[in-house]
Amino acid sequence: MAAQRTTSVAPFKPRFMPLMLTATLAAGVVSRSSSLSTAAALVLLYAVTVPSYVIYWSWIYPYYISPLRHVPTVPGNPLYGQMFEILENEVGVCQREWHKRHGPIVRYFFPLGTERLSIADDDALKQMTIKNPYNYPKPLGARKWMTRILGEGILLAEGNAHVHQRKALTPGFSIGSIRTLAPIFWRKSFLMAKLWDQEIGRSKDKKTGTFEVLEWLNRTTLDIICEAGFGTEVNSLENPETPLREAYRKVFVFDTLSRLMHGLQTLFPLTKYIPAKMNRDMEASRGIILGSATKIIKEKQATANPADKDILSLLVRDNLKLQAAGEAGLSFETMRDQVMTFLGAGHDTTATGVTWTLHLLSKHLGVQCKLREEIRKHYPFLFDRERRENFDISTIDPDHLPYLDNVCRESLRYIPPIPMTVRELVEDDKLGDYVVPKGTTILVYSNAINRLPEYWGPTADEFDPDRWDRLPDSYTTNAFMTFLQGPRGCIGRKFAETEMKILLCVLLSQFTFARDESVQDPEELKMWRLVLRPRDGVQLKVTKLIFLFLLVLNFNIMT
Ligand code: HEM
Repeated sequence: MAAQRTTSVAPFKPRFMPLMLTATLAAGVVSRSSSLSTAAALVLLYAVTVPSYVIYWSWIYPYYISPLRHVPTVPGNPLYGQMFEILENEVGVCQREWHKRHGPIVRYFFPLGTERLSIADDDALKQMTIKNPYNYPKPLGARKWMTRILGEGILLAEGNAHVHQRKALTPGFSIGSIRTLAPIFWRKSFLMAKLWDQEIGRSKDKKTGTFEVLEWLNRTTLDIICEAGFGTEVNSLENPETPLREAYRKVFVFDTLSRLMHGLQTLFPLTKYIPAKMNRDMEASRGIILGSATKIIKEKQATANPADKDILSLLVRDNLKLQAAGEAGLSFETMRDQVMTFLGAGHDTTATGVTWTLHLLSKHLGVQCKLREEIRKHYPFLFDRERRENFDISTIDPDHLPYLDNVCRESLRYIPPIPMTVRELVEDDKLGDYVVPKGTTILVYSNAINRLPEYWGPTADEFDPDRWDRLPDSYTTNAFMTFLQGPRGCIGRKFAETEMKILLCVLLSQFTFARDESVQDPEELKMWRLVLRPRDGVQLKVTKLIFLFLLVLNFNIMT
C-alpha cells in the first residue's frame, strides 16, 4: 500500500469541556433572543451537543477524518471500542489474534473512538526502538503512575537525561561486571535451596513439599539485587517480614478495587489522592522504598570503597570522577531514584520469569529431565552436597549450557514477564506504510509478538525449547520482544539471564518439580501489573532429588 500522508490542515478535534462551555454560552444567547427559558435552551443545546460529540468521535472522526483511518482496523463498535474484550482477556492475547487476522500494524479503539496502534511489524519496531527511540517516550499518565514506586530513574527518564544516565549505568551491566557479581547469585540460590530443603523436611514424608514458589523467588531476587546492585544485605530470605519485601507485596495486591484504582490512575493521575486503602498502601510502600533507597545511597556515598564490586559502587565512583573533572554528574536524587528503579525493575521481573519457568518444567517433564541431565553432565558436583560446598563457584559459567539457554529463552518468549510497553509519539513518524501523527498512543505487546506464527512458524503457541536450534527463516531479532530492543531495551538483560540460569542450575540439581493438580493451572490466572504474574502464585510439588535417586537405585537393584 502507498504511504499515507497526514493532511496539511489539522483535523478537527473538539474537546468535551470547551464544547459544553460553548453550548452553555449559546444557550444564554438563545434564551435571550427567543421565547425559550434558559433551562429549556440549555436542555435543547446539550441534547444536540452531547450526541453530536459522541457521533463525531465514534463514527465520523475514526473513519473519515483521522490520519490513521487507512491503518487496518479491528472491527467493532467504536463507541466502546475493544475495551471489554481487552479487559476480559490476558494482556496481549487480543492483540495477538488481531495481528494474525489484520497484519503487523493494527488500529483498535478505546471508548469514543480513542485510537490505539499495536505494532508488530519488523521495520516499524526497528524505527521505534533503534532508529528513532526518543521520538517514542512513555506517555505522561503511565510515567506518573510508575514514578510512585520506581522513582524517576533511567526507566522513566527521556531524551538527553536518558542518554546521560544510560551511559553512566552501562559499565555496571557489562558481561565482565555480571561475572564478578555471579558468586552472589550462587550464594543466594544455595541459601534458598537450603531453606526449601528445610521446608520439605517439615513435610509428612520428608521427601516432598508442596508450596508456592513465587514469593520465595521474589525474596531471593530482592536479596540478590540489593547485594549485587547496591552492596546491601537485606536477607529477606531468612526474614520474610522485612519491610522492603512487605512494601512490594502490597504494591502487587490484585483485589478488584486495587486493579480498578491502578487503571484509573494511568488515565487520571489525581485519583492517587482518593483516600482508598490501595492509595494508603501505595503511599506506605513508597515511603519504605524511598527511605531504603535514600539510606542505601547515603551509606554508599559515605563509604565509597574502591574494592566494592556492586553496580552502585561503580556508579558512585564514576560520578565522583565526572565531578572531579568539572562535569555535572548525577545528582543525589537521580542516584536515589536509580536505586528505586533497580529495586523495582530488577527483582520481580526475574522472580516471575523463573517462577513461570519452573511451572513450565513441571508441565513438561521431558524438558525438565533433559535440562537436569545437561546440568549434571557439565556440573556433576552440584548434585553432591559435600562437593558443591567446597567448589570454587566463581569458575562456573552457566552460559556454556546450550539447552539451559534454550529453556530460559523459550520460557521468556512463551510468557514474557513484561507483556507490553506503551509509547506516545512526540513528532510525526513513518511506521511501515503509514505516517503516524504526533500524540498517537502506540503499544508494543511482547505477549503478542513473541507468539506470532509470521515470525515463529506454526508452532508459535507451543512451549518448545528446541525451536532455538532450528529457528525458521521468518525469525528476526524483533520477534523476541521480552527485553524490548535498542537503547530503551532492558539494561539488566544479562544480569537477569545469568541470575535465572544460576537459580535453575541450583534448583534442578537438588529438586524435581511437579504440578500440584489440586490447584487451577496458574497459566489460566495470569494477572498484569507491570509484570505478568500468576494471580495466586505457582504452587508446586517439590521433591528432594536424593530420594528419587534412592528410589531408582532400589528399583535397579531389585530388578
Ligand atoms: C526476566 C527479567 C527481566 C525482564 C523480562 C525485563 C524486561 C524489561 C523491559 C521489557 C524493559 C523495557 C521497559 C519499557 O521501556 O517499557 C526493561 C527496562 C529496564 N530494565 Fe529490565 N527486565 C528484566 C530484568 C531486569 C533486571 C534484573 C534489571 C536490573 C538489575 C532490570 C533493569 C531495567 C532497567 C533499569 C530498565 C530501563 C532501561 C532504560 O529505559 O534505559 N531489568 N526491562
